Amino acid sequence: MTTEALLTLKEVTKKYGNREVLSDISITISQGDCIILRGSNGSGKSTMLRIVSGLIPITSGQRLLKHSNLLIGYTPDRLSKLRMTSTEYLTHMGRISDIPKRNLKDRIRELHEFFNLEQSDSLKMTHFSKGMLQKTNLMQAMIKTPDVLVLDEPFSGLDKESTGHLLHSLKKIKSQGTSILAAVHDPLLASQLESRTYWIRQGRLTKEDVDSSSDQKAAYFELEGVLNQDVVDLLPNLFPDITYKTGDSGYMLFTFMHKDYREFLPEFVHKGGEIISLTRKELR
Ligand SMILES: Nc1ncnc2c1ncn2[C@@H]1O[C@H](COP(=O)(O)OP(=O)(O)OP(=O)(O)O)[C@@H](O)[C@H]1O
Repeated sequence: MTTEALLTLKEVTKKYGNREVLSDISITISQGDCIILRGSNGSGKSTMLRIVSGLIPITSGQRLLKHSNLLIGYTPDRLSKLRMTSTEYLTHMGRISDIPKRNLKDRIRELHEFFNLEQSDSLKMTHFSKGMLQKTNLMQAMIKTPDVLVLDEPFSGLDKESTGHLLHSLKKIKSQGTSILAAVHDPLLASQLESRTYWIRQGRLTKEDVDSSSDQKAAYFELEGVLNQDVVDLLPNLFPDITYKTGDSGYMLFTFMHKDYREFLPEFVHKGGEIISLTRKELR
């Protein structure tokens, strides 16, 4: 292991019963890394994140830490809406982590400030929005400043504004030196975190080849148009990196990276799609 490597999985295999979900997984997370994990539903992303976090045992292979005190913060894909305020919840989590009472109060205030979340004495998590809940989810993972922050679909279900806030927070966390490992479905969000991407397919982990041209890496496209729903339903299989939703104008809005446009555009037209507008955008 190099000096800066924080955590390494070496030839890790995970079985649930007789079923092998992960095979021969090797990866190193180093200081300052931001690693995105992708893969279809049920491919094993959550399993790998839980293994990295030390929450479930591996079947074979090795999980090596730089030192035994390495702090790993884990955020599950969602947090339950509990009948308590975020402060009460974090106080509870902090006590479990043995943080002295005085320091804990300061840390909880600091975290609310960091995530720009009002520290209310009365608003219970049952009344939180998805964005507020996700911020609380992150706060619990950061109650002690982690060396590695592990995130399971942190943007899932968030609206555009909350996504922007969270992205900003994650960039800040990263700039402060915490390494990040996250399962992120949306390639556009992933690329904004200036990360490297790994895919899990058939239980195996592969690193995504990235075109080193920064011009291409920084570009993405938004296509407003009309496309038959039967074809839309096929898109995740044909173009797993393309996301779509109904845009403000009522048309479908497809977002795709530069690498997909040469194949996606002819396919879109060929399958009867009608383009209303096409805009090239820059990530930064
Ligand atoms: N505790 C468990 N016991 C048995 N099988 C499990 C367990 N946890 C997960 N699995 C199975 O392992 C496979 C991988 O699940 P995992 O949740 O890791 O996938 P994922 O990539 O995170 O999926 P998704 O994107 O849908 O959340 C799935 O087939 C799942 O049913």
